[in-house]
Formats: sequence, C-alpha cells, structure tokens
Amino acid sequence: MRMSLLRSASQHLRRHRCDYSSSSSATASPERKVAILGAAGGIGQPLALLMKLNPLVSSLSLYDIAATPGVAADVSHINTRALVKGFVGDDQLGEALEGADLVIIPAGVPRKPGMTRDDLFKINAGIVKGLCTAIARHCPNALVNMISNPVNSTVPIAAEVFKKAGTYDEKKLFGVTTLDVVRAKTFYAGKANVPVTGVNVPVVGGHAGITILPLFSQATPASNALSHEDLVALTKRTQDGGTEVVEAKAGKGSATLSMAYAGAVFGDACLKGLNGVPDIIECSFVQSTVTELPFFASKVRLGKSGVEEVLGLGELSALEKEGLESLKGELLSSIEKGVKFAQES
Ligand SMILES: NC(=O)C1=CN([C@@H]2O[C@H](COP(=O)(O)OP(=O)(O)OC[C@H]3O[C@@H](n4cnc5c(N)ncnc54)[C@H](O)[C@@H]3O)[C@@H](O)[C@H]2O)C=CC1
Ligand SMILES: O=C([O-])CC(=O)C(=O)O
Repeated sequence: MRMSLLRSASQHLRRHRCDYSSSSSATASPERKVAILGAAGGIGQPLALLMKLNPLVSSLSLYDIAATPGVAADVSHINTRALVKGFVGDDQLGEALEGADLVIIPAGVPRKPGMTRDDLFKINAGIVKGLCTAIARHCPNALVNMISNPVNSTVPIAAEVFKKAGTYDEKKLFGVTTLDVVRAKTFYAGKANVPVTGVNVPVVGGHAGITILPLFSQATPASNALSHEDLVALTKRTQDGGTEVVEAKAGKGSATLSMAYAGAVFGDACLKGLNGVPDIIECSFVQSTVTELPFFASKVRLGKSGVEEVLGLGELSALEKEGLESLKGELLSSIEKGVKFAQES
C-alpha cells in the first residue's frame, strides 16, 4: 500500500514537471539559494516545506516579520539537501536575501469574503515595495516570483522599484499565475472526464477575475464533449477559483495549500531553467509585447537568465477573443495603478 502510494505520487510529480528525480541529482546540481519572504504565513509555511523537498535547492532562507525561527527550525529537521535558516524582522532581511538565486514573495494580507484582490492594494503595495527595495540592494540578480496580491499591480510595482534602483531586468520578474493553470487543469479534467494528470491548459491575461483567461480551445488532450455552455462555465469557475476558496474559508484567508503547490511548481521550473534544463515552459505574468499591455500572462520559456522567450497566444476561439478584449481595460488600469504608486511613493 505504502509503496503504491509513493509510486503514484512520484508519477504525478513527473507529469507535473516537479520531477525531482529526473531534474538532475542532488549532488550534481549547482548550489541554489532560495529565499521565501512571508515564510511564516498560510502560503509561506507549506511552500517552505515543498521547497525543502526540492533537491535543486541547496540553501533555503525563510524570512518573515513574525515567527520565522520556529518555522525554520521545524522545516530544517527534514533530511533533504537544503540547509535552512530563519530570519525575522527588518534588520535580518539583508542577510536573508544575500546571494539568493530565487526570491519567492508570498508576504502580505489575504482576502476576506466580499473583498476583491484590488482591496489588498493599500497594504500589500507598501509591503512589496519595501521587500523589492531590499532585493535590489542585496540580490539584484535573483529571479523574483511575486505571489502577493494584487499580482496585476504588485508586479508593475516591483518593476518600478527595480528601475529606480537601476537593477531592473525584465527577464527576472514573474507574477505567479500557476494556480490559475492548476485550477483550469483540474476543472477541465473533471468536465471533460479525462485523467487530470495528462491535462494541460494555458491561462493568459492577469490574475484577478475576468483578467484570468483560460484557453480551453488549446487544452490537451482536446475534448469534443464540451458544449459552449460548458466552456463558459469552466472559464467562469477558473476566474472565480480564488473567490470560491475565500468564501469556503469564511474569513480565515484565501488559498494557501493549492497556492503553495502552485508556487513550488513554478519555483521548481525557474530553478530548472537556471540550471539549463531545456524546454521548461510555464504561464506567468511578465513584461510582454504579446498584446499592447506592458505586462501580460502567457506561456514563457524559462532559461539560464530567467525568461528566455515570451510565447504568443496561438489561435483563440471566438469566446477567448471576446474575453481577451474585455480584460484589457481592467488589466491596464491595475498595471497603471501599480506604476503610479511606485513612482509617487
Ligand atoms: N498569486 C496567487 O495566485 C495567490 C496569491 N495569494 C496572495 O498571497 C499573499 C499571502 O497570502 P497568505 O499566505 O494566505 O497570507 P498570511 O497572512 O497567512 O501570510 C502572510 C505572511 O506575510 C508576512 N508579512 C507581512 N508583511 C511582511 C513583510 N513586510 N515582510 C515579510 N513578511 C511579511 C506575515 O507576517 C504573514 O506571515 C496574499 O496577498 C494573497 O492574496 C494567495 C493565493 C494565491
Ligand atoms: O483569491 C485570492 O484572494 C487569492 C488568490 O489570488 C487565488 O486564490 O487565486
């Protein structure tokens, strides 16, 4: 029983790119330091656990403004490669970041029922700005995976902070939209009645409401079983996935475990790219010329310096073309709000 559980878990990870066994052996892979900022939170803790299980990580730096030594002590006892250190408070942030190859940011407040992601802007914009200022100073060459919401604004804030500091490299800044892909795969597999492990669905646009645009016309394996109404319902469920969790948690936060999984998948992909593993492709919200918007989520090829190539949208269905046009206004205003905040504060 135990062996078959382990076998099926490892098959799952292989299909989902978190293929730790084939990514290169722990001893052969280069030293990689990963820092998690907000490591004591709902996402931070399980994400710290998952990154501790990733043999590509040689050093894991867990930073928060609260309670990190406990989380770090706990995770550090797991007998895997990464050496874990905990850091707490402003004066330890520099040390937490020094030499990091990848910084993952789930710091900030989550939604409660009735709130939009944009309602988090007031608090999270300042948090992200402060953390990115420190990244520019202490590890300007690190890849940055932004989880903190509203991603449609926090990524442009990070870009502006890095520009001001003279360290901006558009190849190294990513808004993490992997959870949208994770949800689209799960919901599509359920509706199309196909095994979820083989499913892929690109999700483009941004990471809030209608700006989340799953491209089910490009889903693999393709399904003829889905009606127009099914596709409309699948699109809406993917767009509202975060709200579904916020409402189910009824005031106790938003998605944490599925987000930690998604963050670990995306972080692993970034590390594989840095290590020169070919053909690593994930969706992410990045600086883009795919549309007229300055930032946009689409498939990107990851490489040794971050984004190697931003891939185009491919052919869209009529429903998706309509979705693309209707998301642009909201996405642009969220981007502009982030830029304005960073330039004026
Ligand atoms: N991109 C995505 O798909 C998703 C994004 N999120 C977002 O992730 C963020 C975190 O969510 P949770 O972990 O559930 O929240 P949480 O409240 O459980 O944890 C946040 C952590 O950040 C820490 N923190 C606050 N200010 C900090 C600072 N200046 N430096 C370092 N740490 C700081 C807090 O002490 C806390 O431990 C939220 O903004 C949420 O909306 C959540 C789910 C999905
Ligand atoms: O909905 C939220 O507030 C958290 C989030 O971004 C998600 O779960 O996609």
